Amino acid sequence: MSTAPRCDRTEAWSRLADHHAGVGRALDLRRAFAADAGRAGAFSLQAPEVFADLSKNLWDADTRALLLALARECRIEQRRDAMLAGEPINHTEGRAVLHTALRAPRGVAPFGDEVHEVLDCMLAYVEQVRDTATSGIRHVVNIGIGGSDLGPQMVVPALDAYTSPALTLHFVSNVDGHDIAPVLRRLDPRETLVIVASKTFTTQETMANAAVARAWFLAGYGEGGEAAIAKHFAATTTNVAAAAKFGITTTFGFWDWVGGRYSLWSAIGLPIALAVGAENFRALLAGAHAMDRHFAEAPLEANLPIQLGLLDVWYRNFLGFTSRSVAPYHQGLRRLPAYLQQLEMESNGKSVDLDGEPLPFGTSPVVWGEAGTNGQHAYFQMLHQGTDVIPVEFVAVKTPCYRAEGIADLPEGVRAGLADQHHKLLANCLAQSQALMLGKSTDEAMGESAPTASKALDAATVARHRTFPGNRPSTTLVLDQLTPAALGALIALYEHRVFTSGALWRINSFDQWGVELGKALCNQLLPRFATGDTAGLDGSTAALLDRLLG
Ligand SMILES: O=P(O)(O)OC[C@H]1O[C@H](O)[C@H](O)[C@@H](O)[C@@H]1O
Repeated sequence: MSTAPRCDRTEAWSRLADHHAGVGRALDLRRAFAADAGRAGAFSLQAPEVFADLSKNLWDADTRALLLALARECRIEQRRDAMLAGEPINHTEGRAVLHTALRAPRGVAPFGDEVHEVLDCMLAYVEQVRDTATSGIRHVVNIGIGGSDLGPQMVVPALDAYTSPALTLHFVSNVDGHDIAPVLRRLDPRETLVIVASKTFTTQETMANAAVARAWFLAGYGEGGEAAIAKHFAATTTNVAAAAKFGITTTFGFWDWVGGRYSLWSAIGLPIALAVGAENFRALLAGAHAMDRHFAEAPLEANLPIQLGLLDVWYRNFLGFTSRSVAPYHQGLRRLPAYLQQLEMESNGKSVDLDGEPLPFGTSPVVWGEAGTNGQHAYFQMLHQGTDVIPVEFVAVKTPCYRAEGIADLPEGVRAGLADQHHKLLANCLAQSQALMLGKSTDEAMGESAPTASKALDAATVARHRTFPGNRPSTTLVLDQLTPAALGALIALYEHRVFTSGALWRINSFDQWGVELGKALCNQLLPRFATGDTAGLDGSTAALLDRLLG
């Protein structure tokens, strides 16, 4: 276990506290930009595939220097290197954390051969299935939850431009039958491949859905159904024996050193590879690997994941911000916030350090969001005028990319309309970060006409309602195009950023004991749904059980 100090036990932490008490908490972005024409450049970083404008954040050169000193005192580089070398840094489960090995070129990473054997085998299978004229498969249903669902469910729509029109992907995760029933209802078992994705192959939701899918398949397929399971079901799991017991013979394995929320690069990525093909899946891995190299090799001053992680610590522990909103201005990234919720909140939602000592400071922020511009018409009101300051992370993509067969045939007028929409999208993205920062003073509001305001109110009152405090921080990440490589790099950037804040907090970012208690209590409650027995339950649970069964 690492002997690196916890962030709050360092000299840099005390210096950051002093800095915060002085200029650090009083930084005004409008004045900072006015005073320094080079601020945008000085606080921008280029990492592989991802450019980051960090200049609209509430920090200055001193803040950044102190945060870098904090990272060094917490031995961030040694801790990163320990992870990359395969040391068992997930000490509560005695496991290495090696998702980076899944995207390293052959021969480079620990376990490289084994990884590439499975990858080659999986991608050969992918190409067979994608030859739909021969395979007869038109639909793929991925059954999985958490890390066995969120990655593929986020990546497949993001890479829509690269997907095959011949295969339609469906995702089923919830134990609620309202998830799987509407999916299966529309499908023909003879044209369907069901993937049962589960690291453990014991997860209640996934096993229940897999059983329903199997029953649906056998009922719909008719004669020869049992034998056809070999062709129409595949499993992705570390528990190959359990998959075999379920009756699945086509299995792609992975290893206990791949955390569920870090697993889309492993066999769990099978639905992604089926959607976009082997070459694009390899490009996704290569993009992530390029970000891994950046994380491993760039000096801290130029290291984007490390700087984002440091900003997260600054915001959470010094400025007291409890949440961060993610606004991807690309509809294909609409599931990114949900994906990041598991990545960050399951990793860093911890309240004891590596030694099991309670932490005296906050850890994971709430991560939430929605694709722009949709979020603007819902919760952005609160971001602009609410009482809490919530840093926003914008993701913008310079060049749009639509699935070729749909767009090339469209009339010129429609294509021109789409190009115009893209500028509108990007203008909205920039305008929101401007508005958060610039705000609008009451005097400015007084000077403007407000034709829709009630005539019953005096001008000063109306102006106070139309005042924006401004000085609200944001980061803007820019990709040139949402290619498989760019998306791989973006996801890896987030993984390493979460590692960085977790390492400074000296927590184990790679276990998730917090999900266990609810699972255990569910298993205790389940039999009571058959018997109606409420004996020994707390009053609320007993009354609710009665109501649900009555
Ligand atoms: O892949 P599985 O073993 O089915 O696990 C699915 C998910 O369930 C668990 O409860 C964990 O909280 C997640 O980290 C995991 O991704």
